[in-house]
Amino acid sequence: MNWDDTTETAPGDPERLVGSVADGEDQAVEAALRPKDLHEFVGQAKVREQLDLVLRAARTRGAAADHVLLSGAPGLGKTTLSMIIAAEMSAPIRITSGPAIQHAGDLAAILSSLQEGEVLFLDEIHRMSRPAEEMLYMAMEDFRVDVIVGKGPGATAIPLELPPFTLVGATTRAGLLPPPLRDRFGFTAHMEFYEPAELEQVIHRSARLLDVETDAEGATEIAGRSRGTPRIANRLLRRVRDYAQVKADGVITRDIAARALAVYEVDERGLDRLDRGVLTALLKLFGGGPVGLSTLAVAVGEERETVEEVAEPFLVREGLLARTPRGRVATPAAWAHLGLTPPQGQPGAAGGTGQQGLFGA
Ligand SMILES: Nc1ncnc2c1ncn2[C@@H]1O[C@H](COP(=O)(O)OP(=O)(O)OP(=O)(O)O)[C@@H](O)[C@H]1O
Repeated sequence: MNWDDTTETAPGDPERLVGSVADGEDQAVEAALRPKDLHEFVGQAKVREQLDLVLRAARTRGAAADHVLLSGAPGLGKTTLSMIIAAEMSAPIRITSGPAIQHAGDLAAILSSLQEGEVLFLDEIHRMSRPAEEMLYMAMEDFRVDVIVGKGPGATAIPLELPPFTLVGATTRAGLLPPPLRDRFGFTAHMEFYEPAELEQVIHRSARLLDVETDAEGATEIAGRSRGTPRIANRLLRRVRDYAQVKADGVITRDIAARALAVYEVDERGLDRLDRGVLTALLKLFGGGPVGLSTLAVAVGEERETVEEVAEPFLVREGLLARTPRGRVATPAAWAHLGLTPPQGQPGAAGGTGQQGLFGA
């Protein structure tokens, strides 16, 4: 299976400290760290402004808010935002996910038990089954579903009226949604990766809630290694807190954060052991490439899929590695990041232009 460069995670990701999918520990603590309203929600200024308007207008009309589609990588706050939508509308929320709805009947059961104005959060909406998806079209547009009773020629459709509700769909891959489904959302928001300054705010807020003292530089250090993702920022904060409590006086400073994350092999740019292994092999064994994915994977001692799906998306996003028709190629930034000198003829080498054309230099 192919994974999009920036918006999907792969199997194995949750086991990494810098993986963006929630692990068991995340799930246990995330509830306590979730912002409860739009003011507390850090960053995503445009999304917040637009959503604020959508919700205020709905409140003024005394109606359920329009259906909302949230797209973006895991850990950027889609679930959090859906809970905020429900809170701002003073409505209950029901949470489910595309893979949990395999049959149209599963969806009918959920829809028919919704209360008026309730928010239905459907995570991974792109993974819903086809029949359920088709049932959802009518439910979203007309607040009605046809429940099919019986089989074959004797089957009959019984129309079922639904109370007005707000569907909040979340997807890491908006491009995979069929247009008829996409078009039924009144408001679509794309969640971007967070700027380091925004992640610092997330870290300060979480540190307050976890009752751990963090100075400004300590938060900056953690933010820079968090790969633009609040979930990772919160996870790194917890590991740094452990270190600060065991090895120091409990206060998180720049030095403590750097030492703690060195223990966990997360470098100053957020690369972990796997990412650095791939880059190191590419630079040291293959002179920066181009090299085929399979060869690179064998050199690193990992499965091809692990390199392609787990390590490469972030390296590409960071501008450290390029996927070209001739194979994987390191960028000048990769040489600089690992403190290595590119051989003559490589991009970034002193005096040589080499393959700079690959990077549009
Ligand atoms: N803008 C934000 N401000 C503060 N904290 C945030 C923000 N966005 C996310 N978080 C925190 O990051 C964690 C992960 O957020 P959330 O579960 O909402 O992500 P998600 O996009 O739904 O991930 P997934 O796609 O894996 O379900 C939560 O603990 C939440 O508190």
